[in-house]
Amino acid sequence: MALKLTSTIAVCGGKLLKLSHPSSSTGTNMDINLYLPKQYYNSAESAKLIPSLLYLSGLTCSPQNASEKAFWQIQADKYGFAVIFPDTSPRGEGVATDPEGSWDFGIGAGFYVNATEQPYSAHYNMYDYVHKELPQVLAEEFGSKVDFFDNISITGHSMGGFGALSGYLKNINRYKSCSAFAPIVNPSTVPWGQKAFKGYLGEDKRIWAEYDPSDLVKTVTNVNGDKILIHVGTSDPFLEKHLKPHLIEDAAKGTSWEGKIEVNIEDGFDHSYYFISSFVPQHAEFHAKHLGLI
Ligand SMILES: N[C@@H](CCC(=O)N[C@@H](CS)C(=O)NCC(=O)O)C(=O)O
Repeated sequence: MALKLTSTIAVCGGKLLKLSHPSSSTGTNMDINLYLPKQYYNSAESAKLIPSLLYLSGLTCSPQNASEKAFWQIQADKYGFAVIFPDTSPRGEGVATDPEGSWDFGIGAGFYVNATEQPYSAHYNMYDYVHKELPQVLAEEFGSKVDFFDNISITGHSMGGFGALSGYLKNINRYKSCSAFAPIVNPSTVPWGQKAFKGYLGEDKRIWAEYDPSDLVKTVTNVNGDKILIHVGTSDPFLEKHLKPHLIEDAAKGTSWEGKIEVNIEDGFDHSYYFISSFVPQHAEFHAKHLGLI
């Protein structure tokens, strides 16, 4: 198999698998954590496929951060979905990173786009990786029991919240639901996003708009009346400069997304996994409904 299993860890009623594989999208080895809930181990081969949730992490993260600190596993067992935790960028020898060594660009900060600019275009194809290659690679090994294509939802944090919103809107018939924790909702207008988009995509703002959720809500139609669920904390140090969640609500005005983007501003919460783990149960319930589990 393309996937190498490096460890299996018992968590709650299921198992967290640490996997690695050579990626054709990034040209590097990519690590993945996959949580298989208790239903995976109890269900027969012929039973209904277990749905999945794709969790995209934020700046500086590897697959470990959310696996260890978001407490998705409890919710995954409660409802019966698998959780996929991919890496946030390519890594390893020959992978270019931020020229100034900053943590908001380059390694650990791939922004889930396909880079067009040198030297990043050689490896930074995280859009193709998470939305195309990853489900295929996982399905080759686990597809007889887990659904990675048709009954899948998407969520993420910060840069990964942007990745979730962008990936959902760009593939509007693909994901059953989308939510985000402290997302960068309008990367084209804030420093983290502008740095990443300029570095990975160049100066052409039309290409930026193809990834920017606050542009996509204007061009992608919400046919089913689906909602997007967002939580952000008032004590998030990145709220005013990089996240600005009202921008996507403003952008949605007069579109099919107006009133469909639920932004919950939570008093006192910060940007950390203390915040994320506090709202994971609400997001899990939201996705479980859309995945047909409740
Ligand atoms: N000081 C933070 C700044 C970056 C940051 O807050 N990253 C968020 C995502 S934007 C994160 O999830 N960090 C890892 C963690 O909290 O485990 C760090 O280096 O981790």
